[in-house]
Amino acid sequence: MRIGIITFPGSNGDWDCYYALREIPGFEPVMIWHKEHDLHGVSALILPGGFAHGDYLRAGAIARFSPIMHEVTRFASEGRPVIGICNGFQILTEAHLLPGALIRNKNLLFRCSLVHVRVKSNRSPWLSSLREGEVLRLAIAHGQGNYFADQDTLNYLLENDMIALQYCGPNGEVTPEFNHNGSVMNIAGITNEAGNVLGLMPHPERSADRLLGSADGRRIFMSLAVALKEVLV
Ligand SMILES: NC(=O)CC[C@H](N)C(=O)O
Repeated sequence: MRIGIITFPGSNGDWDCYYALREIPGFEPVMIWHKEHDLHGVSALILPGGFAHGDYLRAGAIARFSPIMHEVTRFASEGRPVIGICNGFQILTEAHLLPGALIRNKNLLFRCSLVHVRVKSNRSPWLSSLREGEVLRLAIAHGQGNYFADQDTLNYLLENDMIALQYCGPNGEVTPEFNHNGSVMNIAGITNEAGNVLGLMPHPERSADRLLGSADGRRIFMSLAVALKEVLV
């Protein structure tokens, strides 16, 4: 099964995704340049992390106009799985495929560490093998990961079970102490209303091997593998 990884000018997580996906049984990663219009028959799409166009104007603000975004939008509207990791999440919000915005971290520091996140909703195919309430340990590395949504948007997220992941402590405590960037409600990841599009600031591909300090990220890619097989049989 082909999984597409889109490279923008300034992506730096694309090859990390490639190596993580190669370890998932049945997955064949396919690199796609942002100027292409062909998705090469992939079953799912990854918008990886990095600094597309140097984060100029705002992270993701230029990348949302890349030619491939026409195809990403169509693919997402067909209900097919799309994940935006870190800069990919920023691009998906700028493209309005996900609500809200990612602004400068509250303390203005670039945050780079292993953190805990709690699964609040597992509705997405990317999280469907995880239990709600489960705690994962994943890497973060960002300066603009402060998720902001106004009260109406927050209500919309809550009413439709679109909050996927929240920063938490090792025992799943969702408290201000473990909010690494100032995100509303400790939000680390959200889905669209249908659940097929997931955006998250942590990097599953950089936490997909015990040598990296955690293999929990691999479970996100394995969830997708299981979900896609269920669709195919
Ligand atoms: N690793 C990433 O994708 C994060 C970079 C991102 N553009 C930022 O907020 O700093």
